[in-house]
Parts: sequence; structure tokens; C-alpha cells
Amino acid sequence: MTSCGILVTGGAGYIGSHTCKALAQTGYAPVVYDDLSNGHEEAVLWGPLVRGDIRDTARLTKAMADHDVFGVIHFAGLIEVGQSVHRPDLYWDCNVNGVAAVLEAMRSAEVGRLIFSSTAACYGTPPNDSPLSEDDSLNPINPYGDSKLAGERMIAAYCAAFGLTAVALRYFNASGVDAEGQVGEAHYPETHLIPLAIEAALDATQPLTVFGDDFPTDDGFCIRDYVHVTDLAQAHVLALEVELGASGFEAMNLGRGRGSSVMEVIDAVAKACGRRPAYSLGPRRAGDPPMLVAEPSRAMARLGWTPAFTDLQAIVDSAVAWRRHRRFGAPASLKSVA
Ligand SMILES: NC(=O)c1ccc[n+]([C@@H]2O[C@H](COP(=O)([O-])OP(=O)(O)OC[C@H]3O[C@@H](n4cnc5c(N)ncnc54)[C@H](O)[C@@H]3O)[C@@H](O)[C@H]2O)c1
Ligand SMILES: O=c1ccn([C@@H]2O[C@H](COP(=O)(O)OP(=O)(O)O[C@H]3O[C@H](CO)[C@H](O)[C@H](O)[C@H]3O)[C@@H](O)[C@H]2O)c(=O)[nH]1
Repeated sequence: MTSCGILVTGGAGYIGSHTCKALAQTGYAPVVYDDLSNGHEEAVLWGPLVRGDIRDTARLTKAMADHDVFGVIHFAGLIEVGQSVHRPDLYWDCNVNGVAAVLEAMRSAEVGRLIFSSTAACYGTPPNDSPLSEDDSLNPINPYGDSKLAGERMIAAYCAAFGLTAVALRYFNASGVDAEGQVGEAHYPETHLIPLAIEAALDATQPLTVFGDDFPTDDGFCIRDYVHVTDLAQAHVLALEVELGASGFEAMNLGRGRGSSVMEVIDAVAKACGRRPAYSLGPRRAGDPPMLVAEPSRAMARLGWTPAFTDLQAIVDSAVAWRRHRRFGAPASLKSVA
């Protein structure tokens, strides 16, 4: 019988834990590999946890062999655009050496399929207002995006040379939370807009700072494409068995294809919480492009993927429900870092 085991690096984190749930619901057996530096043991609910660093090739190889996995979904890494500008050393080390270790371990353990967490940050600042397609130029403007694009290129080279197959999924802004509240979003420190705006609405001592109101957009605020994490999780499951062409590698955007400004997010949070988040205006955050919106038709055609959450308000509502009843995560640790 073919193995149904999947090694999920970073599976104790936000997107990884939601993906483990989707994998288990589809009949796969997720094995989480995570050092818990930013993840939560309480989020590992659908299979075993192997604690280890993503740069440890030997430990990864052993985990793949011990659990007889046939694929790897690689989420583990550092994720903050702003931090990457101030500490590029951390991002090149963890995100690039992490991919190298995963690829070498896959070669040793003879594991054939990789799904990689990539990002809209690979595109940099788009040249115009059109949604971004995979054929648009890749010019990251921060070390986080650089490190992810380097990961994609290393993976594509391994596919060409060593016969692995891989899909890089370029997420736009992961948001929202599992409808049953089994897992959720609990980053420390939290830097993402939606959870911070919710905290500001529910706790007057945690005001939000809005990073800039002078962007070249209709209302002057940054625009992002917020896509529900359960929809992202579903795309990973679909990507595991998609047929790939001769190169063995494909990159696909995952977004709703709709942009929302920071002020539209604040409005949706106000509606969901019944109270407007307190906020002050700050300077632009280093490394923030004005507008990132996906053209997601390739993932829809190639994977048969359709995002179930089409509406920003429903995404924000799910995040508010988690904040009110969360299973893990402590509000006192919430802190914005620019
Ligand atoms: N959140 C987003 O909007 C977004 C958007 C685009 C891409 N991504 C990518 O998706 C992936 C997951 O993001 P997330 O929001 O779930 O982040 P997260 O921080 O919640 O999860 C990352 C997990 O990786 C683990 N990890 C970090 N460094 C590690 C190391 N050295 N060794 C082993 N484990 C390590 C952490 O403990 C954590 O559980 C990341 O690769 C990120 O770059 C996220
Ligand atoms: O306290 C805050 C936090 C964010 N923002 C603004 O809200 C928007 C969204 O910011 P997030 O930090 O929530 O998300 P990013 O767009 O910076 O980054 C996310 O999407 C990227 C891809 O576009 C990366 O992949 C990254 O990992 C992921 O966190 C941005 O315009 C940002 O300037 C604020 O105004 N105040």
C-alpha cells in the first residue's frame, strides 16, 4: 500500500496546523516537524510531533524515514517582513538553509513531492494596479521575500537535477481561523493586521498603529489580498497529487483576487466586534509595497481550487470568534513590532 504519511515542517504554526487538519480530513497522516520556536504544542492535534530544527538535515532525514512519508509540506521558517529588514541574517539562515536541509533530507530518504510555502513578497512592488500573475516579474523588496524566492529557485534546480517534484504556493495574506476553533492564529509577538486590529477593538490598552496613509491607493492605505487559512490548507492537500510537467516544478498564487485596504479591514473588525479599534497613524513600515492582489486562476485551473471564503467580513468574523474563545495563546503577550 502507498504511504499516506506527509511530513509537515512548521506544522505547529498557524497555517501548518490548519493544513494538518485538512490533511487528516482527507485521509493523509500528517507528521509535524517543528522546534516550537513560534508554534504551539496544543496545535498538534492530528498526528505525532517531532521536535527539531529545520536546518538539521540528519534529523529531518530520520523523521522522513521513520514515518515512511511520501511527501513534505514545508512551512517552517521566519515570517515577518519588517523584522527581515532589520535582521536579514536570521532570514537567510533559517529560510534558505532550511530549504537546503529539507531538499537534502528528501534526497537521502527518497521522498518525491514537496509543497513549499512561498509568498506574494516574491513580486516586490507591482508596476501597476493589475492583480499579480505568476508570469509577472519577481523583484522582492525585502530580505524575507528574497529568502523565499531563493528557496523557490533552489527547489526548482533540485527538481530539474534530481527528479523531485514540487509546487511553490505563493500565499497572499493568510487570515481567518478554523471554523471549529480547534486551531487558530497565535503569533508572539503578533505583527499581522487582522489580529492586532481585533485586539485593539477588544482591549483599549492595545491600540493599533496604522503604517502610513499616503500610499498611491484610492484611500491612501495599503491594499492586501486576505485569503482564509482553511482555503490555503485545502490548496496544499490538492497540490500533493497534482501532475506536474517536465520541469517537475510549478509556482501558483493563492489569493482571493480581491484587495482590501487597511481601513476596510478596520471597518470589518469594527463590525465584527461591535466596537471600533483604537488606532494611531504611524510612518510606513520598511519593506511594505502599496498593493498586493493575486490573480489566482492558475491554482484554480491546475488544482481545481476554489476559495470558499469570498468575503472579507466572513474572514474577519472567524478571527474574532477565535480571539473570544481561543484554546491557546495569551493576550498579554500580544505586541506589535514594526
Ligand atoms: N502568514 C502569512 O500571511 C504568510 C503569507 C505568505 C507566506 N507565509 C509562509 O507560510 C509559512 C507559515 O507561516 P505561518 O504564518 O503559519 O507562521 P508560524 O510562525 O505560525 O509558523 C511557522 C512554524 O515554523 C516553526 N519554525 C520556525 N523556525 C523554525 C526552525 N528553525 N526549525 C523548526 N521549526 C521552525 C515555528 O515554530 C512555527 O510553528 C511560512 O513559511 C511563511 O513564510 C505566511
Ligand atoms: O500593526 C500593523 C500591522 C500591519 N499593518 C498594515 O497591514 C497590512 C498587512 O500587514 P501584515 O503584517 O498583516 O501582512 P504583510 O502584508 O506585511 O505580510 C504578509 O503577507 C506577506 C505576503 O504579501 C508575507 O508573506 C508575510 O509573511 C505575511 O505576514 C500592511 O499594509 C501593513 O502595513 C498596519 O498598518 N499595522
